[in-house]
This record gives sequence, structure tokens and C-alpha cells, in this order.
Amino acid sequence: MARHKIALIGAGQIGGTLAHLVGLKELGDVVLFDIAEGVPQGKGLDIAESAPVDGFDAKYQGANDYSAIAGADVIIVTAGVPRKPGMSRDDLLGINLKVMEAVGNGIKQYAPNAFVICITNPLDAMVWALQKFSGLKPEKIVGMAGVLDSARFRHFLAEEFNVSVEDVTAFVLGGHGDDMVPLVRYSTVAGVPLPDLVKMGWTTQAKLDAMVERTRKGGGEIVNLLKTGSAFYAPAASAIAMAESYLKDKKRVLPCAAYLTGQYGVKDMFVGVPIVIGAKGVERIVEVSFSGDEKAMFEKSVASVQGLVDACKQINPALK
Ligand SMILES: NC(=O)c1ccc[n+]([C@@H]2O[C@H](COP(=O)([O-])OP(=O)(O)OC[C@H]3O[C@@H](n4cnc5c(N)ncnc54)[C@H](O)[C@@H]3O)[C@@H](O)[C@H]2O)c1
Ligand SMILES: O=C(O)C[C@H](O)C(=O)O
Repeated sequence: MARHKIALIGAGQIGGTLAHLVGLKELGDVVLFDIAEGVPQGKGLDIAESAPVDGFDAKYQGANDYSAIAGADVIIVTAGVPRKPGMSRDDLLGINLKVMEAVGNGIKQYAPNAFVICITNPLDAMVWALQKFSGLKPEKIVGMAGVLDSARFRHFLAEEFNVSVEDVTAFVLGGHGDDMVPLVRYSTVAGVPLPDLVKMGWTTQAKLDAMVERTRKGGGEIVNLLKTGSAFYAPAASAIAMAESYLKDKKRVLPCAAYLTGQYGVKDMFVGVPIVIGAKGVERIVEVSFSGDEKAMFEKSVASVQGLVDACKQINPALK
């Protein structure tokens, strides 16, 4: 069987990390695309030269022309600008919306059948715009955020409980902003929900609340530490988990920004919800039930995404 082709649009911090992970996991051959000349070529060559040491086989091609992505099975989009300290993700909307238009046109022309994972911020609005610009079927395009936000929550919980991260599950839903929704009731250690762990004395409600808040602000915490950009190792690992589920038809249940057509009371928007990713792309949208408080938090988060989508339509009336 021929190797899969994985196109990475954006060869910056996340793009480079993705390219390395694709090789280490032998998921396929890689095309790195960027507007910066030399960068995708240089990163591709550097990683290819690590392959003999690590013992993996993958071809790397750097490109500045969209024709190189032709026939890609999976495309992961990180093209655009990251935030710096003092900025919110939403401040990136104007500049990154223009980037999504160029990327969407490239995908439409050269790889209209790919499974596309968008990472560029502000995530939920950018994946919405990318779907409109590319014309991709809604089940073939998703946004990466929930896997990352849930991984952050899992890390904080595993540290607090001094247990393996493997035994901690978490679901963070809603938009990828500071009002995202970490669902405490659906997060567990070895199947035991967090509220029960509070009752069992493993932690206190105050500590749990603090971990929820730290998760919501998790992206900003890294931005303030790095000062020059935003997180890239955990975001890349998260997108690779999504790509792997598609390529291997694993049917993993992952929180991702998916196109909603009435589920959760939301229409024509991408918002973070649990989905099944398999060979057909988004194979199922899982609708969990919310308590009154959870519903209110989710609706607040959806309203923030709606505001960003409306801003996109204002900037580019073709999106209406
Ligand atoms: N969804 C998430 O959870 C999440 C997590 C982390 C970062 N992000 C976002 O991902 C994006 C990328 O982050 P990064 O750290 O890799 O940034 P980066 O600056 O390191 O890389 C971005 C790359 O995009 C390229 N680029 C810019 N305009 C382009 C265009 N029109 N076509 C092709 N390439 C173009 C740049 O040359 C650069 O190499 C940012 O918007 C960031 O906010 C999202
Ligand atoms: O916080 C950012 O700007 C990047 C990303 O969305 C993150 O959560 O790490």
C-alpha cells in the first residue's frame, strides 16, 4: 500500500513539530507548505536527516506553491499568526481570516477530498471560514482545540492526584476561548467522576475549581512564559491524534470543533463537541446531556463563537 500523503499548511512552530511527529509515528510522507521561502524546505530536510538516526521512513518535501499539496489525504492548517503576551486569540481574527481565504482556495483547487484539521486561531471562527472558503464537506473538516484543552486539564489532574495521565480522562467542550467548558462531571480518574473524587477526599472543591480556571487560561499561561509565540508541542500532539484516528479508522471519540446542524441547539457553526473520527471523517457527533449550569456555560461559549463568526461576515461579506 502506498504511503499516505500529509500536507502541513504553515511550517512554523506547530507545523515543524507536526512534520517531526508524522515521521516518528510513520503516518506517511509529508509536504510542508509555507509562504516563507526556504523555511518549509529547510525544516523538511532537517527532519529527513534525523530519520536515519531515529529509524523511520518518510519523504519530506518543502513547498511555496499549493500544487504540492495535490492528492493529500490529510491536511493540517497552522498558517497564520500566533498571539503574543497581552493579546487575546480574537485579536488575530482579521489577519488570519485573510490567510484562511488563501488556504481555502488552495485546498479547493488541489485537495478537495482531503480530511482537513484546522489549528489557526481564533479556532472556531477560522475553521468555520476555512470550510466556507474551501467548500469542503462539513464531515471532512474539523478544528483542533478540545483535545489540547482536555490534555491540559488531564495533566493538571494527574499532577494533583499523583496518578498516571493515562488513567485521567477529561472533556473540555465549547469554543476555544477563556469561556471554554471543562466538564467536571464527565472527567474521571479510572472511571470515577471528579465530583466523587472530591467526596472521597482526593482533592477539594476549591482546588478543582482552580484547575478548571487554569485549564481555561492554559493557552495564555504558555504565551506569557514563551513571550514570542504560543504553545506548539501539545497542540501538535493533539492534531496528530486526530489525524491518526482518521488515517487508521480508529473511531476515537475526541472533543473537536465540528460543524453543527442543530445538535446542542447550534446551527451553521463549528463548536467543540465530542465526535467520532474514522475513515469517513466526522462519523458521529455525540450529544451529551448538560445540567443547568453546564448548559449556561456552553451557551455563553457558543455566544462568543457566534460573535467571532459575525465579525468574519462583517469583514468579508462573501461569507454571509
Ligand atoms: N487551536 C489551538 O488549540 C491552537 C494551539 C496553538 C496555536 N494555535 C494557532 O496556530 C497558529 C500557528 O501557530 P504557530 O505557533 O505554528 O505559529 P508560527 O508563527 O510559528 O507559524 C505560522 C506559520 O504560518 C506561516 N504563514 C503565514 N501566513 C501564511 C499564508 N498565507 N500561507 C501559508 N503560510 C503562512 C508563517 O510563515 C509561519 O511559518 C496560530 O494562529 C496560533 O494562534 C492554535
Ligand atoms: O493560546 C494561544 O494563543 C494558542 C492556543 O490557542 C493555545 O491554547 O495554546
